[in-house]
Amino acid sequence: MRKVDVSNAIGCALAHDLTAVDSLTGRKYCAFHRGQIVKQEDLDKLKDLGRYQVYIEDSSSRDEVHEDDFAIAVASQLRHPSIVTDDTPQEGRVSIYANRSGVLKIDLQRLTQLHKSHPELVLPTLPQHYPVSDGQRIGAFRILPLYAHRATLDSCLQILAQKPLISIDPYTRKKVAIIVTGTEVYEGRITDRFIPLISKKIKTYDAFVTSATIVPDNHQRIVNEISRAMELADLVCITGGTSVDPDDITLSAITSSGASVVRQGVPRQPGNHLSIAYHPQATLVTVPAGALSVPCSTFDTYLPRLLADHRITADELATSAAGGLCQQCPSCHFPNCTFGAMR
Ligand SMILES: Nc1nc2c(c(=O)[nH]1)N[C@H]1C(S)=C(S)[C@@H](COP(=O)(O)OP(=O)(O)OC[C@H]3O[C@@H](n4cnc5c(N)ncnc54)[C@H](O)[C@@H]3O)O[C@H]1N2
Ligand code: MOO
Repeated sequence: MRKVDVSNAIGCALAHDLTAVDSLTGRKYCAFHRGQIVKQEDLDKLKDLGRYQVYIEDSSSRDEVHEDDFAIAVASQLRHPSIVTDDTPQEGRVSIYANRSGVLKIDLQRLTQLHKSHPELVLPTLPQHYPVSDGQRIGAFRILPLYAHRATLDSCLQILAQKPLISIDPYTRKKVAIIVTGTEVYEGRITDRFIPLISKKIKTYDAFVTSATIVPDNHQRIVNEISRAMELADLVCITGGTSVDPDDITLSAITSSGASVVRQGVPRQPGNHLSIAYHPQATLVTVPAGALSVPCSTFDTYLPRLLADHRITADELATSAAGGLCQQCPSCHFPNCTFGAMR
């Protein structure tokens, strides 16, 4: 690659795409393509774009890799059955798309390593554990300079080769049981609102309800119902009595059923009283009553991950407080918000 005055570029191949911005619409477009031979009549257009000098192709530097070739090499190394990438870069950038719906999984340590080792690389993605749909754009790759050293590409490919950097965990746990606890609901004093709410939320992730029952606040009845539900479902959602009132027995019933509670509650709001428990037969989650009065709560944060069979640990929950406060926007944008991004 060599820098020349535009007047000396006539008959030469441009070494890179030249981007222009339409002054009327503000839209970006590619005014000249890499490899395009510069003609006499292009000179004014190039100067209109503020290009008095351009890079032209030059075979002298064999240890340099063009941004397009770099991006193509990285895209092919990124490949995983759950993602697809652009075949052709646009201005040196390839986009990465989901090839299935599920939960985005990024090897954060290696993504950081990549950017620490090579500041000229740019690979932004959607947040870790974000629920994505088939075809959704989840990341993009480019290098900042027009050319990079071949050694940089080799090192980058080596980091990527170890194991998948970006993949999508599918929703494998599709059978959901709902247990509504509360004597006031069981006796019909109030109408249950949880079964329709949870049924609607799980549909988003192609899951379905295998059983939905209402039981009174009786420890043994709740334990029996949990045992029965675990035979029918992968995920058991339990509502009512999730808090700390004297008659809140849901968590002790979960423990009596043989499941291990990861942590009582989560340091996020709304939905502090969400607790996750694992049993060899099924995953259990309590859905606090606060979920009835807000569009989205901690239940919405963890639901996709539980359906994707993620093992959520106490350590992870303990570090989830920063970003865990919902801003209660007048119109809810979850998961496209600070509360939805931290999961
Ligand atoms: N001393 C404290 N009290 C409370 C705390 C706390 O930390 N300390 N946390 C509050 C928060 S936050 C929440 S959320 C609730 C948790 O409530 P529960 O999930 O235990 O729900 P209940 O106490 O059983 O019911 C509360 C309320 O919601 C109505 N409800 C319950 N289930 C249904 C249903 N299926 N359909 C319609 N309505 C339902 C119920 O009748 C009650 O009115 O605890 C706070 N308290
Ligand atoms: O657990 Mo409550 O749902 O924070 O609102």
